[in-house]
Amino acid sequence: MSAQLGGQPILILKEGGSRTRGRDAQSMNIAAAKAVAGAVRTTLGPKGMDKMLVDTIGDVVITNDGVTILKEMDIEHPAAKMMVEVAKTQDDEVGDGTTTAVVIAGELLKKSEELLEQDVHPTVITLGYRQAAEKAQELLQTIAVDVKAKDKEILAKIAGTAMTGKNAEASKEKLCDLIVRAITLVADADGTVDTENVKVEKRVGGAIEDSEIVEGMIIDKERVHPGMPKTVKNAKILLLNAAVEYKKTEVDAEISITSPDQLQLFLDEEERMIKGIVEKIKASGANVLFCQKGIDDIAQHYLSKAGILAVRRVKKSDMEKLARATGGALISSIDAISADELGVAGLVEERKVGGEEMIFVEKCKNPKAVSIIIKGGTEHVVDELGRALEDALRVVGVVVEDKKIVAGGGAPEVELSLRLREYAATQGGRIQLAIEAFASALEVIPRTLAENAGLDPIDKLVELRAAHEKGKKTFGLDVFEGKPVDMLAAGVVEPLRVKTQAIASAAEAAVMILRIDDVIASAKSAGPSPEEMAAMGGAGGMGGMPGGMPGMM
Ligand SMILES: Nc1ncnc2c1ncn2[C@@H]1O[C@H](COP(=O)(O)OP(=O)(O)O)[C@@H](O)[C@H]1O
Ligand SMILES: [Mg+2]
Repeated sequence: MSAQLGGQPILILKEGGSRTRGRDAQSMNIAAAKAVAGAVRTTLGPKGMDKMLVDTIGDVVITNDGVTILKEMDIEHPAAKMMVEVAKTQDDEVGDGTTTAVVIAGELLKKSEELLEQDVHPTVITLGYRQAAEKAQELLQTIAVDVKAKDKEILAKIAGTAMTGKNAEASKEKLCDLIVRAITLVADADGTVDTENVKVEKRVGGAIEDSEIVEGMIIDKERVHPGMPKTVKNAKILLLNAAVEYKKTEVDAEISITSPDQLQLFLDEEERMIKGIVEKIKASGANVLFCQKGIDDIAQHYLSKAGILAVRRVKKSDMEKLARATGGALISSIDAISADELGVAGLVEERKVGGEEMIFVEKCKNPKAVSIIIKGGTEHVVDELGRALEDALRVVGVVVEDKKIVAGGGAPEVELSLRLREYAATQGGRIQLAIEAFASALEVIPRTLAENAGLDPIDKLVELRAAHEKGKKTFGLDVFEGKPVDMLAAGVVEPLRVKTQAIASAAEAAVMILRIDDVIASAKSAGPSPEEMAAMGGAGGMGGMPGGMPGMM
């Protein structure tokens, strides 16, 4: 790239760099983003297909989950990476709707291409898209249905919708019940839900039906000493974040021992001290000890003699959950051990699950952290089930927090599309075209649901539109019967937040990509990260064409 000054070219980029401008840059970015949307499109909905992803060392992931697919694909193109970010944001904020968000973003860009061809300036398009996105948020609030946080029936339906098409059909009812029980238990008094407090343990072996909830925690560890009890009823649990071992001197001191008597004295002192610690633990009334640090041999011996079930090197996150499950406090020094900081559980037991010893802390009173063990025939099944379960836990948590839902099956998208067209008509000029484009882009969801179910997308869209024009706001596509039905009545429901977030981030990504009219790539770099691109106000990137990315899956 060079400029001219008095016939003398001035080079401003290092040799080997490249630059693409104007329409070329736009088409390139749009093509890349569309390729990403195309890659996940066929997985949308209950009849969506799965992807088999094979990484460089041959590991296989089989999934239907948008964000997992995009994370596993090694995407290089900077505009394509921005689409991956859309999926990640959706996953972080709501935990579901990742495919929806990416597919909408792709369609917004596809529609913008048509406008660009008609010489509508990108600035007008982005302005129209922003305005439409804002209006869509407003409209969504009016479409939303209020529910009660304790309405278990609705919560189970939310979980069920999130799990359709994810290989969990056979045991869906059972799993939905586990999910709803887990979330209602861990919900805080102020109505917030942190799904981190539901620990999901996966085990290969058995059937999905054998999955269970433990009202308490499962810790993937075993007792430190075989002489300890395997079962403790009415457990009083000490959660200790300090090592149960002889305290080594802080300074680098050398202890010189000159006679066997002195050595014996030294060892006796060590033993006496550890015995003291164990006595202190016993005196507190604790009969179970979870230690975040180590427990040395001598301590193990004395703890076992005292009949205490002890586990060492428990993960910090598990310690925190144990505290929430048992109502105990995390104690950070031996001196601070006291009876009233102990947690309680009806039963603590070491049991074998799928050939591995695990510690079950169960029958907790009002546990604020719980565990779900999911089982399945093979690792792939268990992994995909785990992802479906995580999604479902998140959406149920979101509904407990927000208490607002919408119908599924494309119902809100059709309704929004209709209302946005009406809104566009009230806006004059070319911006109207952009708002209309936004409106029809949203219809990609019902269209894709139809397509993936082997139905005629145009016919189905026409039927859906007709229903909505008659005021049937909650009518979506029943992909099994192939006709519009009231999704609310059919129990296909999603959290409102899935839609507000999907539309907001899809619009944002589309606008960001549309604003780029200059892609300057330096010679070596693989292009800036999407974050850097955002910081730069949208410029930057590398010249790889979308054909080079795995968009043709
Ligand atoms: N039983 C059903 N009938 C029709 N549509 C459904 C049904 N269950 C889920 N859907 C729709 O499928 C879409 C979600 O598909 P999914 O593959 O889970 O993608 P995402 O990653 O966007 O959640 C939503 O539009 C949802 O309403
Ligand atoms: Mg989903």
